[in-house]
Amino acid sequence: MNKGQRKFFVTGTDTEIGKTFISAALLRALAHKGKKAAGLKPIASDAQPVQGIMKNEDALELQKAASMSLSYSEINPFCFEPAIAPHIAADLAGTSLSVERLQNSVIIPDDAETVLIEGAGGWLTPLNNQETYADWVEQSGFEVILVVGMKLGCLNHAMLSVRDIERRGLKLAGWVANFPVGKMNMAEDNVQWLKSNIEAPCLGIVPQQDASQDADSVSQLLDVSSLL
Ligand SMILES: Nc1ncnc2c1ncn2[C@@H]1O[C@H](COP(=O)(O)OP(=O)(O)OP(=O)(O)O)[C@@H](O)[C@H]1O
Ligand SMILES: C[C@H](N)[C@H](N)CCCCCC(=O)O
Ligand SMILES: [Mg+2]
Repeated sequence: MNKGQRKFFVTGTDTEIGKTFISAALLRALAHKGKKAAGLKPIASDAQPVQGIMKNEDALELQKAASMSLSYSEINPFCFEPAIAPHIAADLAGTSLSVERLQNSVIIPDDAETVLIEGAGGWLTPLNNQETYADWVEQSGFEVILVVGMKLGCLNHAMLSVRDIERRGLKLAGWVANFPVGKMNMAEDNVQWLKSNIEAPCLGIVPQQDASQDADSVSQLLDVSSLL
C-alpha cells in the first residue's frame, strides 16, 4: 500500500457537464507538477469498437492525459456499448454491477502518486437496484472532487451532492465551476454563492473553451496545489 498516495473520485452535478473534460485537465495539471498520476474510468456506458475492442472515449481521454501509462482494461474494466444508465447497460449485456464487483475489479496502481477516478453521471448513479456508485466510494474512502456544470439548477444539484458526500463522512477535496454550454445568466453571482456555501476549495472556474483548447491549456485554469 502506497501511504502518500491520494485517490480522488471525480463526480459531477449531472452527466455531460464536464467530468472528463476537467479530469483530463486535472491530470495535465498534476503532470506539470511532476506527479505520477493515473486516470481511471471504472464503469463506462457509451462505447465504440476500436480495432475490434469496445472502448469508451472518456477512458481514452484519461489514458492520453495521464502521466502514468496504464492499459485500457486497467482504466476501464466495465465497458458497455449503449449510452444509457450503467446498471441498465449491464443488465442488457447479461451481467451486473455491484460494490463487490468494483472492489474486485478496480486495481488502484500502487506506484501512482495521485489517482483520479471518474464516475458516471452524477453522485448517486445506481450500480443495481440496491447500491449506488457512491456506496463504493464510501467503502473505499476516496476523497471527492465535484465538477459543477454551471447552468440554471446547478446550485441545488451541487448542494445535494455536497451534503450527501459529507453525510457519508467523505472529504470533499475541491470543486470546479465548469461552463460546458457557454454563457449563464448572472454566472459570477452563482459562482460566488457556491464559494460561500461550499467549504472545500474552488479548484478553478473554467469558461466554455473553443475546440482549439486542449487539456494542457485548460489545466492552466486549475489550481491543484491542495491536491498534491
Ligand atoms: N468548459 C468547457 N468548454 C468547452 N467544452 C466543454 C467544457 N466542458 C465540457 N465540455 C464538452 O462538453 C461535453 C461533455 O463533457 P464531458 O464529456 O466531460 O462530460 P461528463 O460529465 O464527463 O459526461 P459523462 O457523464 O458522460 O461522463 C464534451 O464534449 C466536452 O468536451
Ligand atoms: C451515458 C452517459 N453519458 C453516462 N456515461 C451515464 C449517465 C448515467 C445517468 C444515470 C442517471 O439517470 O442518473
Ligand atoms: Mg465523462
